[in-house]
Amino acid sequence: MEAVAVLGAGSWGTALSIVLADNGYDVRLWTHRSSLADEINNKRTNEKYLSGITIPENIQAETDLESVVKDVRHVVLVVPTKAIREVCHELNGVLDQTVTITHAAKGIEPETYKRVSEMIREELKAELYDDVVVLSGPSHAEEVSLRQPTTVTVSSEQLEKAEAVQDLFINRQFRVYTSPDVVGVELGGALKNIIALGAGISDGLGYGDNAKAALITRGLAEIARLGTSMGANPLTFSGLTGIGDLIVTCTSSHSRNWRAGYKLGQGHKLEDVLEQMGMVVEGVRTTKAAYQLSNTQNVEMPITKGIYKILFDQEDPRDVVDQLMTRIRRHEMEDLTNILDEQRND
Ligand SMILES: NC(=O)C1=CN([C@@H]2O[C@H](COP(=O)(O)OP(=O)(O)OC[C@H]3O[C@@H](n4cnc5c(N)ncnc54)[C@H](OP(=O)(O)O)[C@@H]3O)[C@@H](O)[C@H]2O)C=CC1
Ligand SMILES: O=C(CO)COP(=O)(O)O
Repeated sequence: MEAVAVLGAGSWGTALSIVLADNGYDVRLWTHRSSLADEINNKRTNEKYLSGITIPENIQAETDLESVVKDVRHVVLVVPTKAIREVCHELNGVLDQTVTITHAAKGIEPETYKRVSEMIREELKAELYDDVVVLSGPSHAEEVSLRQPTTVTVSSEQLEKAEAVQDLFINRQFRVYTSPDVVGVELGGALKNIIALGAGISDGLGYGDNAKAALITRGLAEIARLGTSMGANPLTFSGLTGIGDLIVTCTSSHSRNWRAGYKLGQGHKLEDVLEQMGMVVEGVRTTKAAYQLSNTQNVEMPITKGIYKILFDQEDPRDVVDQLMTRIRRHEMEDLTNILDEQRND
């Protein structure tokens, strides 16, 4: 059977490898840790990142990137956003054929404000890839690896490349849709992590379902405002990669972003929370990026600004909630309709 390379053996890389293995592919799962490769190959487990799951025999973990990507048509990149550029650099040195890159990371880079596909296109030599596809949607690794029903969306510039990746992953438990809106799909996936931190903080403070619903809905409003101002289709934010992912991340204790927020709401320090987590909490860096971006794009993002102040200015979460609740009175949809009107008039 065809080999597929999956780079990154954390929670999501391992879960996506299981989907591919279930679909009959020979999965070469790259990790930079030889101890983890040994555990996966010998014990068929990945206890740190996906506890309690048996890893199928047609997943082979390896530490040698060159042999992992040799002769494959598809490379699936599932390292955290922070590691994307570094892994692309390494790929430049070992790939010698053209591949389709699929990435499943959810973040925006602070300072450059780049989405993950933009970072990949900047770093990888142009002759080494024919397209960059993003895979995103409401999909906790813990549930995917138990083969529980899950839906995601893949998006790329060329529809046929998204469809090829749809073919690769789709099965009875893992339903894959396509979308042409790369910007909207990537921004929805990245920005929901900020709101998930907020939902966790709200729960940690002891607030209830009304506050959670408010965060999800007003969070979506500011995600849609920023996304639309950057060229996304506003309808994308009412799909799987927008509201879908926002719901799953804000309401599930599987979410590392929600869990980190919960601890912050209970009064723990950010550095302690991140150290204890031992897994990536993408929303922290993305909050910084989105806060900076909202200033340069001149888009109001009050919740993101509030989370930024809690994370980086040590502001008390209760004071931030108070500031949000006592902002100047607004019309619910005015900002988004203004952006759409401006775009129509351009
Ligand atoms: N977990 C989930 O349910 C989902 C996650 N995602 C997204 O997928 C991406 C990856 O997340 P996830 O798998 O959960 O993260 P984890 O924290 O579970 O795992 C990250 C993995 O990447 C490895 N890694 C980190 N830096 C490098 C590097 N420079 N070179 C090679 N390997 C590296 C880590 O290795 P080490 O052990 O050495 O740290 C670890 O194996 C994130 O952007 C996340 O938002 C998307 C959907 C669902
Ligand atoms: O993106 C996810 C689910 O769709 C996973 O979210 P966390 O990174 O918060 O665990």
